[in-house]
Amino acid sequence: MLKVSNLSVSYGNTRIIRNLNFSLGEDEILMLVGPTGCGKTTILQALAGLIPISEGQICLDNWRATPDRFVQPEKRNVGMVFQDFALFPHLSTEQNIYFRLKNKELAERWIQVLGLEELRHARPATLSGGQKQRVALARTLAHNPACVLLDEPLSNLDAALKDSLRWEIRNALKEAGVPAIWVTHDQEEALSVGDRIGVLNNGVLCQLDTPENCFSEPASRFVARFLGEASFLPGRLSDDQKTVHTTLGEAPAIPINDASDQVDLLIRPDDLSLQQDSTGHGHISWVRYEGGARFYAVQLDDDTEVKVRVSHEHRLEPGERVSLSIITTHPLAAYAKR
Ligand SMILES: Nc1ncnc2c1ncn2[C@@H]1O[C@H](COP(=O)(O)OP(=O)(O)OP(=O)(O)O)[C@@H](O)[C@H]1O
Repeated sequence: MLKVSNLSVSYGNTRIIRNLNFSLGEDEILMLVGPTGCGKTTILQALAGLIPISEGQICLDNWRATPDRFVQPEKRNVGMVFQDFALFPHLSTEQNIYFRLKNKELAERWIQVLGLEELRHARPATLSGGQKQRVALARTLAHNPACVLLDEPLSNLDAALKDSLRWEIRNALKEAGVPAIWVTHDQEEALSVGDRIGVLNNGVLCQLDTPENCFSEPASRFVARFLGEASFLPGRLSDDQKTVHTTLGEAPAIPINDASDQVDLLIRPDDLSLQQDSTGHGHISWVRYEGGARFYAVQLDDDTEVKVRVSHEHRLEPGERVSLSIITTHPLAAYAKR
């Protein structure tokens, strides 16, 4: 099991990671997300032993690293997968996977599982991006790592390939039965592939929870905005704290961090329905056509802006007046009004 306690990491006098705590189950996949520069790669590097830590400790199976007790990267049994694949260009698929490997049996298993048999003698230059990343993953897993760290493994691939490869990688990690930390900039990838999501901001873990909880009960407005489109609708929380009354109707609510009385309700674009209505709640500010859907920004008469996603068949123009209603039946997060 991987256990990180009170971990802090600094570059010179600048603290990059502050007081990080988490542990990962046997085959758990943690998706690490956060704005650029918030410290995601720094965490991976600290876990892999590529940079020293300034406080706290990291424990994995049979080693424990602290600021005073550095454990060399080669003693950690941590596998890394990078966005640029990091394959040796002069070696074939098989030679890349066999590199520095004592037991070739495990390599053969991953060559089969990841569908690399026919590419065994190909050089990286002749492989597609997706194939290269499968080779890199096979090479990592062939070493039987105790933990795998993936730093944006799909960011150099096109959208169609990303979608299938993310599932291949997830399945391979589950089959290997290792804990993994996967850094991504893709919200959809984080929500669909992870067992849990860690949302990092400025070196601090703001929320560590299941994808569902991070999305529907974000610990803060920052997390709400980071994991998808978020509008905040003013309302009043009932005395029993279970319902919020708004200009668009009432909705079941979950108060976040002791919110009470005057609140802002988190509205996702699919929580609302929209209809043309000359006496409605506001007007359309802009619209984006998305193929299967249309995405509208609606300016309410109290100046609040809410975003709504509806079927592409629902065609309205900027300036048209509309009414909105809350159609969700699940509770919506309510934050204390600022
Ligand atoms: N070797 C270094 N020396 C000094 N500062 C560094 C070094 N490497 C990274 N940093 C700083 O540490 C902070 C965190 O960087 P890091 O690469 O971990 O962020 P990240 O969340 O992975 O960003 P991105 O999403 O853009 O990849 C940044 O402010 C960066 O400038």
